[in-house]
Amino acid sequence: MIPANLRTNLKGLSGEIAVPGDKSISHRSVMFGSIAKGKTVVTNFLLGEDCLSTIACFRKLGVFIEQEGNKVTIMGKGMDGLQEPEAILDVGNSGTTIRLMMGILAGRPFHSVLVGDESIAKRPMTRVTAPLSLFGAKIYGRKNGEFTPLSVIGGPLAGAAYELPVASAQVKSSLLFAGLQASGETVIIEPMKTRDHTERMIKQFGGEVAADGHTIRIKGGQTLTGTEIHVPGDISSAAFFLAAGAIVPNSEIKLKNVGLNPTRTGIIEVLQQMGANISIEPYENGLAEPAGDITIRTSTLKGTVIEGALIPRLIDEIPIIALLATQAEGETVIKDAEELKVKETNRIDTVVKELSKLGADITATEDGMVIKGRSSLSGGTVSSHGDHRIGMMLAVAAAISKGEVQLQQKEAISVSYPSFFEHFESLISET
Ligand SMILES: O=C(O)C1=C[C@@H](OP(=O)(O)O)[C@@H](O)[C@H](O)C1
Ligand SMILES: C=C(OP(=O)(O)O)C(=O)O
Repeated sequence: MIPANLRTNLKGLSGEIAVPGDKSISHRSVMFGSIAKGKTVVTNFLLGEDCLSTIACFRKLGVFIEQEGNKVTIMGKGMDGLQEPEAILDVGNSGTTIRLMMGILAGRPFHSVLVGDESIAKRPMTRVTAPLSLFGAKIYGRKNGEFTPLSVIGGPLAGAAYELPVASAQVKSSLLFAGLQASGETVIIEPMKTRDHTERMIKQFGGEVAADGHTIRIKGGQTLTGTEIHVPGDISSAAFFLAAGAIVPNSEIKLKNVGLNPTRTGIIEVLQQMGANISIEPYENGLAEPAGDITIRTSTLKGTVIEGALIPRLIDEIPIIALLATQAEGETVIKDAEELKVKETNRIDTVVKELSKLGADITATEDGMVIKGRSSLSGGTVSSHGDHRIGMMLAVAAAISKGEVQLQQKEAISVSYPSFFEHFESLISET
């Protein structure tokens, strides 16, 4: 269900939601299930368009994948079981799919071609193609390998040591997939700790990987074995309702089964720093990925500074943090976030442009933004620019706006959260 107009000027949000499965973990479950030997069963898989693109790509590589609702069963035949695709691999809007898949395809003895949508065509790929070339891969693309369409001619790889110039879990993960098939050892050094779902999943599939601070080591020639994966709820999706609960008056929202991997919980720390009324009940289920319930209530917020090592731990939450900052007393400064410029859109520009239309006091900087609060938001016509996270942030902004808000390109939201509007409606108390 996609509403014609967004809900505005809400008087309260209350209730419980189980946000859908984590996007990063869902992608990886299909990838590891496809290169492992035997059956993998994934539950609470995210049926967002990005993860469905990953399933479609691995089916084209000859992997049998059955999907029944949120349950996905993958019949892996090992890395050698992947077959040369007869058609182009289309990753849609998904940067994670294309970058991680390149690490797998780089070591396979066949040719594959990768394309995506208009947004993917603008996103940088040299960050992955350059280190993979050091391992011996042959990858060709537009503008010297920087952009899609990309053509991968896989073959034997040799492990190498590589220091990542940017903090990127996608680049790290791509190199881990290459390292699994390379001869010898691969050593990856990251400038800052990024999400570690790939490392955790290698272990779940019976493989070995060692992390020491910012250095990750993996040996080639490992055989992985199919397993069962239960995907926790996506904290990046929960973030929109955490913000809504904090800024809509008279609200109390409980978010159930949210992933609490410490490499992803920057948003919780920022809410705490801003003075939000938030409580967390972690589960003690011993699963590879920690999870728990989070309750948020309407809060009086104050401005803060977000920078440095915190940035990779909340990179996808910055659009919604910018909205939170418009409702906080004083100034919020977001720095060291240049990476936002190469997401689905340039998220510094799109956040500043769209929130300004609603009356926010927000200015772009070279590496982030400065927001002055509190602003009373008004109505207007805004656009997601085809970026799911911008679309959801604007739907939450509308909830506290006084006038009517029209959102263009709302359909982008189904990239990561197809049931977003249903969940939103279920929280609205009409009194
Ligand atoms: O590895 C992943 O699953 C992701 C890593 C991040 O990208 P970068 O690695 O480009 O920072 C993040 O923005 C993206 O939504 C998902
Ligand atoms: C940046 C994102 O995803 P991807 O890089 O996979 O397109 C995101 O989901 O915010």
